[in-house]
Amino acid sequence: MPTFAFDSPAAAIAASKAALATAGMEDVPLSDAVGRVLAVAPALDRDSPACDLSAMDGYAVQTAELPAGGEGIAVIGEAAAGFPPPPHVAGTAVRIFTGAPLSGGCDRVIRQEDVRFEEGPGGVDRITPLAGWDAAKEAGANVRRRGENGRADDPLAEPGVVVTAALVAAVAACGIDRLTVRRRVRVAILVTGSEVREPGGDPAIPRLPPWQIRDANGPAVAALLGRRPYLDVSEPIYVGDDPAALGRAFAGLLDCHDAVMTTGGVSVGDHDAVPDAVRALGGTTLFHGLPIRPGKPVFAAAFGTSDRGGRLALGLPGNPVAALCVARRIGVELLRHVAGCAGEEPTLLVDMTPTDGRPLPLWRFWPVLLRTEGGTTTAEALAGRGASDTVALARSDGFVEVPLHEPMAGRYPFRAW
Ligand SMILES: Nc1nc2c(c(=O)[nH]1)N[C@H]1C(S)=C(S)[C@@H](COP(=O)(O)OP(=O)(O)OC[C@H]3O[C@@H](n4cnc5c(N)ncnc54)[C@H](O)[C@@H]3O)O[C@H]1N2
Ligand code: MOO
Repeated sequence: MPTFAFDSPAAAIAASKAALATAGMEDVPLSDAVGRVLAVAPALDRDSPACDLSAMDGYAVQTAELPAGGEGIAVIGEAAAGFPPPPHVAGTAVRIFTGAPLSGGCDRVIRQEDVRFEEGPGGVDRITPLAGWDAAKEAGANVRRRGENGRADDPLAEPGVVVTAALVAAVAACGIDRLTVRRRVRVAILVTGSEVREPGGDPAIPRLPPWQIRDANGPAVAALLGRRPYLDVSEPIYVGDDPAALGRAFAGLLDCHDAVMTTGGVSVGDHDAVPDAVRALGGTTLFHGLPIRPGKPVFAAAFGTSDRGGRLALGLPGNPVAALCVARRIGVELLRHVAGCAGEEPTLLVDMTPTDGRPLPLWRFWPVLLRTEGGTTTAEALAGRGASDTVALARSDGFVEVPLHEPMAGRYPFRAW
């Protein structure tokens, strides 16, 4: 039974974060901010709303002045959205529209469908609340009170959140057109393996010999990371299995990236040169091997320290299912940390259908297909031939994480690709 430096993916992630530096800050226009990590909390520029506003089309009144016996109320003046309100005359109503400011002294709005309206004699219109209209309702009905959403200088979000369209709505409403976010984390992908051909193919090799394969990992990892706007992912680089070429390429990438992800070359074979190459360049091993399947040979190291530019080397295993699962489970979480994110990417708990897998002393990443029927979502466990089966992988939406020794069916966290 091999021993591992950490007994779970979560423990390995938590310990490794401490070695990594957080990206610096930059200001970006609001239009470029979605998906980036907030570095400085934007705040309300004034009370929200800035004055009492009507939430309905109707008539603004003062509760204490309402006639007791259901008599009519004279309508004096009109309040429209975007304009200052007319002065309130005691005992009368003001015609008002949704979003318009309440006249001083008015404290509630009667909806127009709750009154009978009469064009008044002498040009003064009157409204009479309809039977059933609840005159006893507390003051404030149908009014958005000044500051009820928040007060001037209240923060709108905490640093470390990923900017969403919802946050854009709130900051745009404050007249903010730029946000201070974390600089995008620069990630390089280095693909090893002399059997691996880069996409597009070499025109000098018209047909791929059967002992060579096309690269699945570089494009897959780039696609996985590339859809996260807080990351800036470079095109994969190919180095074969030559340790000297690997070392040179790695050193070049490390110079201009916050993280280098390699694929292949991390297990115990004679050509598995990644850990030695990384250590020779000064990387400090964080872990080599974790109790996970697929992905057991995963390797991680740090260059520098958290307060001195600590950069990440993550050696993903060569088998494509392993590479993608480890990139998602461990790579994304470590890169989120470098990007300044406050926590893990949210996961959902889903019910996974039974598999033919036995409980093992390993954490299992099991590719699944989500199905929603009758309002219930189930994760269908995909039967595959293991860590190299890209055909089964192709049908999956993501994977569930089954803790070690647990049965291979049940409710587990799901992570999308
Ligand atoms: N004696 C042992 N052998 C292996 C062990 C072990 O513990 N003892 N672990 C196995 C496990 S688990 C995995 S996963 C693999 C990982 O090994 P490497 O990271 O060193 O990967 P490679 O040997 O380079 O490749 C493994 C496999 O994946 C194919 N591959 C590699 N790169 C790509 C790519 N870019 N696109 C598509 N496929 C790729 C490669 O051809 C191999 O078939 O090691 C086991 N061995
Ligand atoms: O655990 Mo290795 O990751 O597939 O086959």
